[in-house]
Amino acid sequence: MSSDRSSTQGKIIKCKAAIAWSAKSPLKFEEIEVSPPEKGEVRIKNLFAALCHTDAYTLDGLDPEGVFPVILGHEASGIVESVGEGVTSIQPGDYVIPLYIPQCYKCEYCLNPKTNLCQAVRATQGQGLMPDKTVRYKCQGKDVYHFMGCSSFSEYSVVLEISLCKVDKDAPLEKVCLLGCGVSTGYGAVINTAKVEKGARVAVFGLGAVGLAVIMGAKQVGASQIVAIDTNPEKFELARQFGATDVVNPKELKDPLQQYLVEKFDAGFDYTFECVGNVEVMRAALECAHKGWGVSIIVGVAASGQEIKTRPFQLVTGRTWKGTAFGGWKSRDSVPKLVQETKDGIMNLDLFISHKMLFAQINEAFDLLHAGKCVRIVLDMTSSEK
Ligand SMILES: NC(=O)C1=CN([C@@H]2O[C@H](COP(=O)(O)OP(=O)(O)OC[C@H]3O[C@@H](n4cnc5c(N)ncnc54)[C@H](O)[C@@H]3O)[C@@H](O)[C@H]2O)C=CC1
Ligand SMILES: N[C@@H](CCC(=O)N[C@@H](CSC=O)C(=O)NCC(=O)O)C(=O)O
Ligand SMILES: [Zn+2]
Ligand SMILES: [Zn+2]
Repeated sequence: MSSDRSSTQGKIIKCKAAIAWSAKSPLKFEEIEVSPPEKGEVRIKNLFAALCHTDAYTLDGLDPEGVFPVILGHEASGIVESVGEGVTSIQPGDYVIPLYIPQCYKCEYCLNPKTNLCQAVRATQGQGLMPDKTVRYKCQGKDVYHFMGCSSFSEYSVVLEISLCKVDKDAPLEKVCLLGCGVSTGYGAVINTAKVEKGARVAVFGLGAVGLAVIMGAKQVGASQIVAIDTNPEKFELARQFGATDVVNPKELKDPLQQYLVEKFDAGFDYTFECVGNVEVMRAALECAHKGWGVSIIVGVAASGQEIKTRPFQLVTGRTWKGTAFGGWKSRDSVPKLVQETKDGIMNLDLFISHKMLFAQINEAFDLLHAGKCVRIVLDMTSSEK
């Protein structure tokens, strides 16, 4: 790393990135130019990156904030190549995980223990820009937008210091990349957002990495029943391995899903989690929460224009509707602790990794995700060097 560092610091790096030129078209593997990091910024070499459903959702043109051309990806691990002016907490050679929700420790949100939604750079990040309203990527002479402050589907990316978590040198980078989004989100939804207690009865809708991480968390805190719901029965075996006690395929039911669940499972659940991104499923999840005290957490991200609805009576009669982003974790404080839980064997990230592929295979990886044939696919981002 040292020769790499001295030869590239302060210079433009030319490297490979997967560019989404427009919505709904395959990514193109292109040579891009990555500018050196400016004040408060860090340039990282991405080593591993996984696909999250939110990348597919954005590529499919479903995100109201989606801008193109863009470099997607936000679940990664890497090594710091160089740092910009004023960066003090991170240095070249450090191992890092990019964080799509930063933690600046200064904004009103960071100072409030009730939220993890640091707003320091939210406006420009949502526009695909750095805080100075410019970008650090160029391809064929054109500006390319950042994504969720991470843009991990590139050999190198520029990320803010406040959007990076430094991890121990002995951390398994090929696994802990998953802590950048899906696993942390589902796990945190249980621990931080719902605060599920021992003995609680739980329903989980959607058995991708996010839903499976909800099951993992629910099992860990001692939930007495965990009902796993998915329209793809191929997901059930893994859900059981994580701790699901029952599985339900809505496609096999005659009655509406919520009616079936309330009748079959003792008038409904203490906690329900929507991990699909479908507003009809969100309604079902709310309506099968137990009368009087049931809490339903929206984790899934619904498409532009979609809205949730239910009869207000559902809330009048004691159900609570909540949501979570990144599982409520204050990112830079929490991700190192989740890395430690991985090293201590409390969390088994291997179970979430269904495929290991090369960066160049990224379009095949998106095809598998769209076909529901994977949980998490981890890309080796250095594969084009080999
Ligand atoms: N709030 C947050 O901070 C985060 C939200 N997300 C969102 O969470 C959701 C899940 O993400 P992943 O696990 O990566 O997705 P995934 O695509 O791996 O899994 C989704 C699962 O939902 C199932 N499904 C689809 N339609 C269904 C239906 N009608 N009923 C029941 N199951 C159904 C699929 O078969 C699949 O198993 C996505 O909407 C994603 O955008 C992801 C990460 C963080
Ligand atoms: N940009 C979208 C919504 C996208 C969204 O909700 N993102 C989640 C994380 S999904 C990760 O895989 C999130 O944390 N949202 C909080 C935020 O501040 O973006 C839209 O405009 O609807
Ligand atoms: Zn994600
Ligand atoms: Zn902040």
